[in-house]
Amino acid sequence: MNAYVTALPKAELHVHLLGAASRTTVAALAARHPGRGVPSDPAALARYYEFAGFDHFAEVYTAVNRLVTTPQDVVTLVDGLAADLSAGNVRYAEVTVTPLSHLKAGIGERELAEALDTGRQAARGHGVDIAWIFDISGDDGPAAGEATVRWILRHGPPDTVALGLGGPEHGVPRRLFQPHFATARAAGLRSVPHAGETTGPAEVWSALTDLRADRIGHGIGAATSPALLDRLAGDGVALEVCPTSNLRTGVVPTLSAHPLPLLVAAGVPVALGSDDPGMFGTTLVQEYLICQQEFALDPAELARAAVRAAFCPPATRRRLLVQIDAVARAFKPDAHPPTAPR
Ligand SMILES: O=c1[nH]cnc2c1ncn2[C@@H]1O[C@H](CO)[C@@H](O)[C@H]1O
Repeated sequence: MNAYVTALPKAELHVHLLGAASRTTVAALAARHPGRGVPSDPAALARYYEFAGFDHFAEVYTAVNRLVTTPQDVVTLVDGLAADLSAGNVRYAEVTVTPLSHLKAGIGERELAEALDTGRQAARGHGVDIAWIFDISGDDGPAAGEATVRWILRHGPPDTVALGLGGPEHGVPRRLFQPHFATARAAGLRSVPHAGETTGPAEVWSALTDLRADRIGHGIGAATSPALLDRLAGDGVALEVCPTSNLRTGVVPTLSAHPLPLLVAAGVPVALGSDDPGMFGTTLVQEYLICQQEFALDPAELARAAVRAAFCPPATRRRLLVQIDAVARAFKPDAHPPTAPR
């Protein structure tokens, strides 16, 4: 099954550039900035990445972000992510970057855009097409929304596809960012806020109605509302679901309690994502394997669903779907023995 899942050409639609940094990369950055609280030893880093909950995760994320201080660091992150994606045969990725966090850490506005574009070209060398989602860190408030959109409009590299909204949801209602998403949409960008990761249906509704979401980051809080599930399924709004992330930040108690099978059964389009693979110790391949083992979800169907939800050019979508079909046929998964009952 591992060989089959790896061989499937995949689209990754929910991955944060910083959270994807490998432990080796983060350990090297930490060694360059001693005294910032991030361990420079990979084993200690693994312990540092044990999260007590979402807020603790956000604190660690911010501390690691402060280590990224030069344009070259940004290029290193993109190149490293592309190498990791390529190893799992991810051929198209929409990568989330939080521009204001990098500007705060001392990188210039134009330098950031140039570094991302340099990294994107290096990714082509790994056979990975990257598109960008720039997100607002919600806890920085509406001023951050305005500054993020301003940076995108002035400096956003080509292949910017969407505006995102990340960070904590409690105390940060999605509707606060209505004007910023409206401006981004008017400029031709899609809307992909996080909502319903740590909260329930209300924020997912708000993402749909106030922010006109085209897809939703996580969105698992929708699972308790049949009316909302109907709406998502009816309008074809995909949820970017990241099971290991949800487990590691404690928003689900166990994988078997994850609402993913319920979402799929309700007809909601789902794109599997790895979220912060370096921090959560996962990969997109691993997420596919978990879904196959825990929920008996067909890997080829999952791969197709992510490609359908991607903001890629139609030719890329067609090519990936044809390649997925070819791999699914070659591996004849039906010939595999059925998964043992648990
Ligand atoms: O799973 C996640 N949920 C919400 N935010 C996240 C996640 N992973 C990374 N970030 C990042 O955390 C930053 C500050 O809190 C945000 O900018 C967001 O990009």
